[in-house]
Amino acid sequence: MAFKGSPQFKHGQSPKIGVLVTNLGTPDAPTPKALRRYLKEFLSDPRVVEIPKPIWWLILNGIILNTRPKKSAHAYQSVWTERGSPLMFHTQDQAQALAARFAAEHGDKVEVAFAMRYGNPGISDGVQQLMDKGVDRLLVLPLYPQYCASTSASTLDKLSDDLRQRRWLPELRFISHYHDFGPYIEALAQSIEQHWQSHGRAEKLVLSFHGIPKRNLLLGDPYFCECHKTSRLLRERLGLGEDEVLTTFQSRFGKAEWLKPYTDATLKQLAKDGVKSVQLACPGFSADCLETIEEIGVENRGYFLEGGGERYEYIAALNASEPHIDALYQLLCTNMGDWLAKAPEARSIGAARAAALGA
Ligand SMILES: C=CC1=C(C)c2cc3[nH]c(cc4nc(cc5[nH]c(cc1n2)c(C)c5CCC(=O)O)C(CCC(=O)O)=C4C)c(C)c3C=C
Ligand SMILES: [Fe+2]
Ligand SMILES: [Fe+2]
Repeated sequence: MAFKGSPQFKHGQSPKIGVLVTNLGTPDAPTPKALRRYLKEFLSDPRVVEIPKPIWWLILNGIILNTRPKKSAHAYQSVWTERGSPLMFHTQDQAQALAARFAAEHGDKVEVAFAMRYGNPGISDGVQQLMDKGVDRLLVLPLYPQYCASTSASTLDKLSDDLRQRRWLPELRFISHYHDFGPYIEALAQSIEQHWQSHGRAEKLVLSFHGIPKRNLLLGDPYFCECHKTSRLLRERLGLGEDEVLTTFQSRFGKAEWLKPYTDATLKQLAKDGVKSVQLACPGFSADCLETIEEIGVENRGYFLEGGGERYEYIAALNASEPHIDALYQLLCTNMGDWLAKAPEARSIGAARAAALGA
């Protein structure tokens, strides 16, 4: 097999750091055809659906890919914008803002690119873009604050698929999670406080995270615990009592039991219990997307208001807000560590020898 080379490499070039910011990915268009392609890639990933391959192949190709693309296309149409899918343009904006921050503080030492685990631009496109700019140190930041095998590990799988085809590998660092990183908690807290300043408080703050099958937790995935730690740190920072904050799980897929309590069932129950006002935030989503805008912003609002609730507010994801970019910048710098430090001055052998001889 022929490995991909780095023909643009020039001897003597100074070390360059590449930052690859990634997210899940989104369909190219809100159409059944584009959804079919996207869902096929996404749901064929063994990190996402852990059912024996032949059985899952039959269910996926026989049922899901014949029904879900049409239904999901309809949902995506309701959130699609002039700039395309929200997940895409928020990720673009985040990468652009980070690039501007690194350029301002470190000149041309750091290059930033973004990529998606599924769909376009793919992880390989992002890596290639950085390698073409002479990057020899690569720091990968999947924008999932809480580690989960089906998201974080899957990103590393895809990155490895690319790297195993290359001749000259960059030095590599990978940020597996940042669920308890101070500046991230601070950015979340500030976005909630900002919301309170203009809308006042509600009886309950519901922190809704994307769910995963309960079986994954029992098999040792730390995701559930990391979601709860984020919630606790955020609640403490906001000075709220345990009874004022609920941690729930949304976006159930399939028939198996997922992490509980479910967001939709919780909101129905709160309304039934006479709670009149709730505020929702989704700390596990670094960018607004179908799952926040439609599922939390529209679908769950309906459950709460139809059940007798009166005030329902969704607090937007951190997206490319200044505190979020600052948090991500600090996270990246912390993980670059010695890469960012100034390398010792290179001296010619002659000068070094003269110095050693005391000349
Ligand atoms: C934030 C972390 C996420 C985890 C954990 C996660 C697990 C997970 N997801 C599915 C199935 C689907 N997820 C879908 C959309 C979607 N999921 C995440 C994030 C996580 N998923 C995001 C950001 C999005 C939105 C993407 C966008 O384009 O806006 C979808 C597609 C939409 C639909 O058809 O409903 C599916 C399917 C599983 C099975 C899973 C864990 C095992
Ligand atoms: Fe998902
Ligand atoms: Fe959903």
